[in-house]
Amino acid sequence: MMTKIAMLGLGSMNGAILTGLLGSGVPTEDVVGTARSAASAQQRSQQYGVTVLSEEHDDAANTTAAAQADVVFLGVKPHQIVDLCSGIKDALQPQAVVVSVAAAVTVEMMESALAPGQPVLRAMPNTPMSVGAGVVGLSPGSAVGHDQTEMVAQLLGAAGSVHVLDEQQIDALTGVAGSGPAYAFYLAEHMAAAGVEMGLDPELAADLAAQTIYGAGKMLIENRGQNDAAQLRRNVTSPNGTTQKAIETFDAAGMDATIRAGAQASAARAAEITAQLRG
Ligand SMILES: NC(=O)c1ccc[n+]([C@@H]2O[C@H](COP(=O)([O-])OP(=O)(O)OC[C@H]3O[C@@H](n4cnc5c(N)ncnc54)[C@H](OP(=O)(O)O)[C@@H]3O)[C@@H](O)[C@H]2O)c1
Ligand code: PRO
Repeated sequence: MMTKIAMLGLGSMNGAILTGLLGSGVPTEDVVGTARSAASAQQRSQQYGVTVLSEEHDDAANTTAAAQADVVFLGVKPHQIVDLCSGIKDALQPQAVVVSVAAAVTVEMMESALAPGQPVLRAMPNTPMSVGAGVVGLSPGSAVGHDQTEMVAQLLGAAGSVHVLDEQQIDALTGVAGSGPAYAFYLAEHMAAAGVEMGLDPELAADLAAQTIYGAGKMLIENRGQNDAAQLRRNVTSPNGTTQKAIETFDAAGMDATIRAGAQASAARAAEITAQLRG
């Protein structure tokens, strides 16, 4: 039996997951999405080739999509998740697994808004799911079965590496991996800008930055268990050569501590939003 999937809120993150799922062979007929505006629903439907219902068009869009599904991904903003859970509560099949991808929204917040016993997973994915190279943390709720967690892990595993972990660790995973692609894109932006400042054509500079970060990422993956990031960096750094000058410049500016502080600030912001949502 094919798994029927609902994606409530088909924006950047659920869209990235959907791209990964479709790329791994999930049939378009098995997915129904929702969006708030009719225009967005139409655009997303054309983009992905799946049915997308809009709330603007039909108040029952989310309940209609949720009622048919074995797995329901919630991809709206954190402050909307609990209301969305309350709205779909009575429409869900009792064994449907509700998977929220929202930062900061706890399992307990979702379980309180859903029927007792509804299986829940709190996920923290990242957008490279769209190219089959994502990361996703999964924290099981109190009523989700091991087989159900495995089923969702397998579904998502086709688009990235899945890590089942205690909910206490999910903000840390957010700081490293959920927000992490933005750090790499930020690096790419400024590597390319430096190239342009040194006289390179902007398109060439962007290509050089993208391919360099892609290649470095591929090396990190292919060297796992043999050479770690620090060793791979040393391998590029000839004594008294060009790279040494660049790394010394980064160190002098405190970039190592800045990167750690940035990732920690992301995690701290998730905890802060959780506290705000608790009121
Ligand atoms: N972006 C990331 O890298 C990332 C990574 C990990 C987790 N997340 C989490 O993913 C969630 C969504 O973030 P995003 O970046 O994907 O935001 P987004 O691009 O703004 O997507 C939100 C989507 O929700 C839709 N929506 C709003 N209200 C709705 C409703 N009542 N019913 C159905 N759909 C509704 C919006 O529709 P319209 O298009 O019509 O407005 C939009 O398609 C957040 O909770 C965030 O914490 C994001
Ligand atoms: N994007 C979401 C945010 O910035 C959650 C992790 C990545 O809040």
